[in-house]
Amino acid sequence: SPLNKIPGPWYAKFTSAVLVWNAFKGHRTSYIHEMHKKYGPAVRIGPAEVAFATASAVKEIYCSGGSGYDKEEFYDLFRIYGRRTMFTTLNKEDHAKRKRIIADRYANTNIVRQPSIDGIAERAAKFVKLCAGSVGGSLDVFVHLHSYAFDCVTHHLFHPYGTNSLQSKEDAEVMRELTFDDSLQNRLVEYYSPVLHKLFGKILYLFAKPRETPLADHFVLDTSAKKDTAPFTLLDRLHGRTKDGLDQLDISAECLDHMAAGIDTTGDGLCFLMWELSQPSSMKFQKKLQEELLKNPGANFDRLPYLDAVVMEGLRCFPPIPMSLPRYVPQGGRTIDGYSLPQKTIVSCQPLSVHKTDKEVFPDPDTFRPDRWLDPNGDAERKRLFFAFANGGRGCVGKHLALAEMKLLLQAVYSRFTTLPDSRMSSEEMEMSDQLISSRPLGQRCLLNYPAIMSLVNVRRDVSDPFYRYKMERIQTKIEGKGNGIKTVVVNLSSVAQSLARPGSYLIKYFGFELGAQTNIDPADDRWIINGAHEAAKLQELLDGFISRFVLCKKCKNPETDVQIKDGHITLDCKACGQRTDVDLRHKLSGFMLKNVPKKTKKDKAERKAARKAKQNGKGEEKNGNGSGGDDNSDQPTPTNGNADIDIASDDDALTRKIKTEAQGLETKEVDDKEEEWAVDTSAEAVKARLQSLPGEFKQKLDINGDDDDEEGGGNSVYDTLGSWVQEEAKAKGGVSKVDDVEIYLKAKELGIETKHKTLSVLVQTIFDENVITQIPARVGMMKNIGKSERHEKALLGGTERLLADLGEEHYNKIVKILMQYYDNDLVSEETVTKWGTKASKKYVDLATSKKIRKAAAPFLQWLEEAESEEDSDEEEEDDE
Ligand code: HEM
Repeated sequence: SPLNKIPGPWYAKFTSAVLVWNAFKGHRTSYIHEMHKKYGPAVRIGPAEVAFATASAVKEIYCSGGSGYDKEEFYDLFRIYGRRTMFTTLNKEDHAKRKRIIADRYANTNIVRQPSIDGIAERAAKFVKLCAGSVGGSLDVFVHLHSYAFDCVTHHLFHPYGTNSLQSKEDAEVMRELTFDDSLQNRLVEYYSPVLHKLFGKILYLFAKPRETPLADHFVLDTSAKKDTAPFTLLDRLHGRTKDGLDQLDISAECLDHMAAGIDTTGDGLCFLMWELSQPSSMKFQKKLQEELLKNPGANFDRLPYLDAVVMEGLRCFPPIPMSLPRYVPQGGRTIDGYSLPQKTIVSCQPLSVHKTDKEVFPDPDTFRPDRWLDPNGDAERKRLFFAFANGGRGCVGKHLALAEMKLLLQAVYSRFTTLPDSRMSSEEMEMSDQLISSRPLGQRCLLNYPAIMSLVNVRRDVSDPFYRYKMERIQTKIEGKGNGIKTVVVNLSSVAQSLARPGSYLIKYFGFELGAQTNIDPADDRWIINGAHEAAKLQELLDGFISRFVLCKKCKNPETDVQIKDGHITLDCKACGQRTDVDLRHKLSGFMLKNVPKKTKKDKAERKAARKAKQNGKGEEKNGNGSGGDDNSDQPTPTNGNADIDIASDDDALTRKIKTEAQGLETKEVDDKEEEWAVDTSAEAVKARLQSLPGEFKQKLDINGDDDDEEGGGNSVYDTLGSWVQEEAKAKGGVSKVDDVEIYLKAKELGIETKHKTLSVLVQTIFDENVITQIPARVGMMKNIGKSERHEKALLGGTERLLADLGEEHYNKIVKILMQYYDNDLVSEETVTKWGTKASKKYVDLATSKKIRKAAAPFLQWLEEAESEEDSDEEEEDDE
């Protein structure tokens, strides 16, 4: 036989017995892989069967002529209701006919379309809920990831009739029936000896169960008869193509096949990957993934390079279909990797071996190392050897769906949790156990712990803005002890307290009072304890109450407040708006706080800023007859006394009003506020005209800046691209305010300029228009995310000059309010803005315009200067005391 030239164990020339024996034991894949290790990338595994593990063999067997060689009868085992589906068709022609009907439902464009992708995201959110509920204990992700995959695939096949097995026991039963199926041996007998199977099927039943899935059959037969599923579903397409000769049974069979194909593959793939990520040796990768996710909250799952690398490496190391995909050498025979093979030889490649044999492409192949996918060198070779979804015309049609499911789930989980293996798990349980085509963990369970929930949450959880700047760690707890001695350790209380700028003792006491439980208040070892068992989710809820009572400013709801305790009163001193508001003394914690006043430390810069604002505010309020304000109802808008001046400026805070009043006293005739003009010209033509004039403007100005911007890299064209993109989006969406922050940020990221100072300069000119003053607050979070340095501040101010120059001289007076907002929101520091104010420059606009804008800014700059010197003298007095 020409096969004699192919390396392999001696017995393979005569018998397949060893191969079959290993298949029965669920070790076929690892057996063949061992053979590859021993004999190389081409190995004879039976008298007429050869396995390969090279890219060239993959290309020949699976891609030649489009869809490669014909499938072998092994696939008969997957026939459903006596029908052949796309997967089980053996020859090219039948396959192509079916694929033409189906393929477009699995195209990426269909998967990422809203109703389809939303369904997946919804299910990922449900999975996360289960993780959150299991904090302090463990979650069997083997089961729940299969439920997730089941619910996702049925959503894609049948929406709105998809399953909800993550929450419904009844649906979960259907998943279990398929996932815990144990029919491997029975089906192997059917494959290797159909006659024996026919004759002794009943006796065999006693030793090896056949595949019986009545619940799944019932569900699919019922559901696939529905004619009103969503347009993106597979079922909708199949019903629309009955003219191609599909009857109801064909439709049901195709649906059941895809359902089965979509559960174990994605479920097991995710399960092996999460297990690996949870190992101590992989913690660094998990951390890196978390960092990427936390840095890019809400990012499109397809634009996260590290997430992509993690998924690729997961599928490389643990391909859910790891075993050989058998094909027949076509008529006339073929030559593969230099070996000539007669027709009808069974040839195959198995993903596991294709991924782990070539050490040049995948050095250290058995090691999980996602970073290898980030190296541009060898990228093409790695992709050529990536075989998890097979290749060619008969490769996985569900690939985009599977990747979307995997990425969305990992994104949802690892932006919230750290996962660790549960101590009850042994590594043997996670060994690969072959099923008929896929492979699952031997123990059929995978317990993971979620003790360290790393993700940050918004301090105000009612704010969903991903760029909200005030974040804290989610509360983590650990239950210890038993019976009467059971207690809850709040693992990260110090960190949370620090984020809220409150002593840890306040938080733990608050929990104690709310739960009626004993606590410790000054643990030397940072072990903050509450007696009894309390779930982290419950404490998180209680924490919301603490934040609202003892942290948030009652007026502006900003959490940057200081606690002032004096004469039996507790006030919150807001650094953001300057308001002082009283804390409710009736809460027990107030009593505790009065008795435990922390020692006073010297004011930091932020405090000084707040104090300055508070002082100015106080004066302003007095003048307006508003009193001190700040009782519990003061989160309502502060009522005005009807003064016409104030009414006009009703969108101002007290400080701005004060500056404006003072500004009127200065020589600022030409910068008179004309309130009505602050909301001028929103007409479509005006906006359009302005927008259209901008790209050239960027170019011209950015060219001037060539000198100090060289190191920014990327060239000016990328900034133009960003500017033009914002304009186009604004045009398409009917206004620049409709262009979402996250989208803008992602676009900048895509262009590689999301942290560059020039980006700020371009954005100011595109995301703002005549309504800049009202537009700033909504964009603060995103602008801050881009970066904070003197260069960023200067670019922001420069961009603003250009914006005003572009708007026209009548808009220059807006600079006072603009600067006030930048300053209030820490977008510019007093040093930078003062420096900016003292020297006109022709860097961004011509010198005359630059001077005029600075002149218009004079009231703000003067206020800053005066307030600074007042503040200094106050500090001195305080220190003297
Ligand atoms: C990580 C998840 C997945 C992996 C690794 C995977 C892998 C594969 C592989 C290796 C094949 C080729 C099998 C062979 O030639 O014998 C295949 C085929 C197929 N897969 Fe997937 N799959 C995954 C998810 C899915 C999903 C979610 C669906 C559908 C909902 C799906 C539907 C199919 C179908 C219908 C075929 C047959 C394609 C054909 O013959 O043209 N797969 N898959």
